[in-house]
Amino acid sequence: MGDAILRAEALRAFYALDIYGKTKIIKAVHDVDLAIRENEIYGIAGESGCGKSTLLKALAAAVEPPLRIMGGKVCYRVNGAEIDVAALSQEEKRRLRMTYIAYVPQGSMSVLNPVARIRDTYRDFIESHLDVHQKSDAFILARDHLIELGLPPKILDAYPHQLSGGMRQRVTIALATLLKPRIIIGDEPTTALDVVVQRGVVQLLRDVQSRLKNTIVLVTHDMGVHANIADRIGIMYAGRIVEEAPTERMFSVPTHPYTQYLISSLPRFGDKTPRESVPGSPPSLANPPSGCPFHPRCPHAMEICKREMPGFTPVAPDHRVACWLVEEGSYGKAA
Ligand SMILES: Nc1ncnc2c1ncn2[C@@H]1O[C@H](COP(=O)(O)OP(=O)(O)OP(=O)(O)O)[C@@H](O)[C@H]1O
Repeated sequence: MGDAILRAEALRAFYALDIYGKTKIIKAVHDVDLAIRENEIYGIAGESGCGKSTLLKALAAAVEPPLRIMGGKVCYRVNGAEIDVAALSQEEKRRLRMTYIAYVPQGSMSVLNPVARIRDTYRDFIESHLDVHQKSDAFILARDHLIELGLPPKILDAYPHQLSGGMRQRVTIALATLLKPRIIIGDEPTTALDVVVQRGVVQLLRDVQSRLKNTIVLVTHDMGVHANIADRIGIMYAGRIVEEAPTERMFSVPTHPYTQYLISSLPRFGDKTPRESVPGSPPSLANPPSGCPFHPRCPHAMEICKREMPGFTPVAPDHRVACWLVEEGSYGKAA
């Protein structure tokens, strides 16, 4: 594990919507501090609508209206120097995309043109990013990359509809990693795939990471996928990271009451007792609760939780939690 290659500092990314002349602000990412390291797989987890995809867009410098960066910054470490993404021109961002940072958004399988063979999609991609205009050169590059990732090169001759959902997703990941980016940002790459197929996609991501020795930031609401792949996990609630820890520790000592619900709601082999899910419903990010946004659903909420957002408290090496129970020394009593 090395230095931070991707950093967010007090990052705020809000949607500004114009509804009948009135501006509605959705606080999708709120005061997020992250330091993602070289050569790690960092998982971001949390329930639907908590801001995971928005955080990825901000980290990938793929912010478009109505989304706006309202505060803080995102920095990349490129060739040993840290650069502030906000200082980059559109052209500089375009150049970094795919060669330095690859963003695989949700539903990215749709990048595969349904009426073109996979080889043509690969060729278009290669031609628009590299100085390779010989059809055969592009083909060799694509074929070698697929072989390197253990995928059958004959899929280059297929149309997307001839491939299974899992293979389409793998082809998409292979395409995004063709130029060997230092950072891959993936949004729910295993969602909508059945469990067996998911395993293949997770394995491919692992292989990519160990071959390229790069960094993967992965969003999925599936804690099982995080358990299988992530080195560290950040738990997101209502636009904020509320807990961060190495994966094993997150599963063995979940400390934020929200994380405890997330972990205890997972099925356990041989245990048929009903699993406890998070009570209540997620807050509206247009009008988030005061103080700690989890307080209305938290069985341990205290007065201070309603008034003030807690800062992060380190509870072990690499493990930090934003919860008043921990801050006030009641750590462990929430379990
Ligand atoms: N283009 C958009 N315009 C307006 N609001 C949006 C837009 N995209 C997302 N939002 C809102 O921002 C908040 C965070 O959404 P986001 O998609 O980042 O969450 P998520 O955790 O990725 O959810 P999911 O797992 O369902 O994809 C939600 O309240 C959502 O309704």
